[in-house]
Amino acid sequence: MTIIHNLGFPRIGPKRELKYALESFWRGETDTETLTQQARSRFLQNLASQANLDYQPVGDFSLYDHVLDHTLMFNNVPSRFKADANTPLQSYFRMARGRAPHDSPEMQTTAGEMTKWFDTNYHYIVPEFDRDTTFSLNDKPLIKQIHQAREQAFNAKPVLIGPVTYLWLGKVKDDTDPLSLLNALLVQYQQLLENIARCGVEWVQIDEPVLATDLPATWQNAFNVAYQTLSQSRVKLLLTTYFGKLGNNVNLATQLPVAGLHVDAVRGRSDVEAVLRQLPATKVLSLGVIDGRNIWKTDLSATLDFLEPVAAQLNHRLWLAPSCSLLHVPVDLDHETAMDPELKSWLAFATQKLDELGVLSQALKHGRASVADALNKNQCALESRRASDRVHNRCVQQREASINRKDLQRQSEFSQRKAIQQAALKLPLYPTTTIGSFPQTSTIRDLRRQLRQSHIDEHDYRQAIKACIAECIEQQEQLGLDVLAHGEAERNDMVEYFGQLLGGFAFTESGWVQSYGSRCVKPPVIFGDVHRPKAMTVDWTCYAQSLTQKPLKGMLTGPVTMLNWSFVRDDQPHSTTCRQIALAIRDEVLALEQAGIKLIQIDEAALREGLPLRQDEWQKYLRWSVDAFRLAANGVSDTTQIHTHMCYADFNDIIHSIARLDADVISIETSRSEMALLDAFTHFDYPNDIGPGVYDIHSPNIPDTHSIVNLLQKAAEKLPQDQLWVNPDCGLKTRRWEEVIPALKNMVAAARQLRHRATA
Ligand SMILES: Nc1nc2c(c(=O)[nH]1)N[C@@H](CNc1ccc(C(=O)N[C@@H](CCC(=O)N[C@@H](CCC(=O)N[C@@H](CCC(=O)O)C(=O)O)C(=O)O)C(=O)O)cc1)CN2
Ligand code: MET
Ligand SMILES: [Zn+2]
Repeated sequence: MTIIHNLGFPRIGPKRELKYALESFWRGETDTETLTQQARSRFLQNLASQANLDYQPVGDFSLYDHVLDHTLMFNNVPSRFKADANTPLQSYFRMARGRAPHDSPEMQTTAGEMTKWFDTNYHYIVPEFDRDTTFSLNDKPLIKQIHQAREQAFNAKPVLIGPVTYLWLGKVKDDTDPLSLLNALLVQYQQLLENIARCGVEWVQIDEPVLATDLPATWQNAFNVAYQTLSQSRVKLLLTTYFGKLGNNVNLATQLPVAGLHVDAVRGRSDVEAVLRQLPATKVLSLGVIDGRNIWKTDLSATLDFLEPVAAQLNHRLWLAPSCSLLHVPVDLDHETAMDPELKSWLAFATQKLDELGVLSQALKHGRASVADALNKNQCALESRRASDRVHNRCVQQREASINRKDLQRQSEFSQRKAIQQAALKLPLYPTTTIGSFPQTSTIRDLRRQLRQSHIDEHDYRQAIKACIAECIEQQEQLGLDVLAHGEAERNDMVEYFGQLLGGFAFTESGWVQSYGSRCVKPPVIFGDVHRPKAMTVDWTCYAQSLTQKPLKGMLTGPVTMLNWSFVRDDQPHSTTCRQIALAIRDEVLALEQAGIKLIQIDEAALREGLPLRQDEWQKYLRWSVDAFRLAANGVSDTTQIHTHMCYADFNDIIHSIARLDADVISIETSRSEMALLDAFTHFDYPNDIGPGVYDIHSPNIPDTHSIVNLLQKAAEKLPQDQLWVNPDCGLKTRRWEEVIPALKNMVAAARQLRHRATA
């Protein structure tokens, strides 16, 4: 008997129900009661979608972020959030977003830092530790969910982030060693497990994805300490790892005193043999054989070829699951009514992946013949994908094969380019600019909805968007920004927009995946060789430039980001796909230059997060990804200024590669971390220009001039001022104009103060 289970389900809902519930609450339109009720209903429906499993995960659902939930569960609330009389929900949203509904404008707090969850496009709120950190237990919300699930006859398997991973993910605010907090934290986990046991629960999934990373010896040892302690608990622990192979942690992971181990058998397939060899005969092994990070159908027959001998060896000790939480894929393919049926037949979203698990377990229990139909259909779909001529494009393949080193090289080195560009652009010291997008107003989204529903035609749509662009230019002129952007009004998303215009990409109608909080993206699907049938941004950009004397940046998404934020084909190396995208972007860059655009920004927001979790794979990745950027960017002449932008990146590890991008200007996120991220650039003597973000755009708070001046002064202590640009952390699309105008006003005023001081 093979148990099937799931590690986590997309929480936002197939129609983003949770998003709408949250945003109404934040706007003050609904009360706590309503939000709580809406959340419960979503939670129970998510469980119902997993009814075919032997165990359903509980604790993966969250109003904002499951890491933040743990921070509250252990009462690890930073002191700046403790000042006011709070309801729990108010502190929760203050920690997440810097403010809660009905907070007065003076009640601004710096939200918790947000960063990427391993190598995914999901963001978590970073736990904070310092020498005053203490923990206590506040597990009522989780216990309540367990009861709710069990009352509805679900077989609840609570999901916890393990203590070692929780400490690893946090940020220490002073010189405290996070591992010095382990014992105190373990006391709370012990009590938590006891409280869970009292609910009648048998298994607890305890996630320790850091086991898929390079762990220093002290942290490996922390695992021994932690699980010796937790093994005294009455519940069975399923130690769960994902996002990669265990590698040198196989021994550690198999020997810890727990009842079961889950491994990622997609990315970590090569480990499974060693795991099988080393796993004590008492333990359950859960194999994550369905890819939780991509949307292709599983090859069920090949998976059974792999599983049948394992099942013979392990019998009832074999469990099956997706490789990781399904948080990272859309909910249900059945909502795709407009998608080409052939392409659709190749795909599986969360719901379909759980069905695949059902087929596998059935085949292991009762033989392949018992699911012959399903296996047959699966083989036909895979065969149609392999043979499809929409996947392969000879021209693209030939062009990709003939790329040479010179294509990656700018004409002159940076110092020469800088002089040439400065002579042409005549920008002041501390030039001000933005990262590109301006508020995506309901007017803009309404226009796209009307176009989609054929209430307006393409021509009317374009006219209306042009009016938005004109307004955006007018605003920037009034604010006195030095380098303008067209504002990206015509884009639903920086990746999806290009995905819709490029060949080899498909897009979905409702394939939403949570990015952070209530914000979602619809990652496009790269299924075939990538090409660019026609110019994608030239008309919009030239129109915007025609409205102003100020220089305007063309705005493109880079090849690595297009790749990392899409669902990618698994039938050729990522590097090949990335080069194909780079060639398409290169053509767009050259078309913009040809059309007279003097500055072109190529965003590579996802370059850092795509870094493999294992250091021995970094160099290879960095080589092809940086080369792809260079291929996209470096066909231009010296006079064209190439900008790039990255958010949430720790640059220390990869500063050499950032330099190798050789972008004339890079803008980065730094405001929540108080410019600490600049240290990498200082230590390395990074030569090119840098715009450290001075306005945290993920918070509705408006930074005042004084605080921006402070940040800029800090930056100027770390870097020569003639290298510095002044800009927000990231694009402004999620903000409202009422927030953006005063914030940018303050930003421009701050830049002017520094300029004034520099010349005084
Ligand atoms: N792909 C990607 N990854 C990224 C980022 C990014 O920008 N893109 N940025 C970082 C994360 N930041 C993010 C910031 C904002 C949003 C965001 O605003 N998402 C929007 C959706 C954007 C979108 O597709 N908008 C559509 C509208 C989709 C929509 O809501 N349609 C409604 C109707 C329109 C309406 O009235 O709102 C519907 O279909 O029901 C459009 O503009 O056309 C949202 O959650 O609401 C997402 C991620 C890192 N990862
Ligand atoms: N140009 C993009 C914007 O301003 C870059 C965003 S990076 C997530 O929205
Ligand atoms: Zn950004």
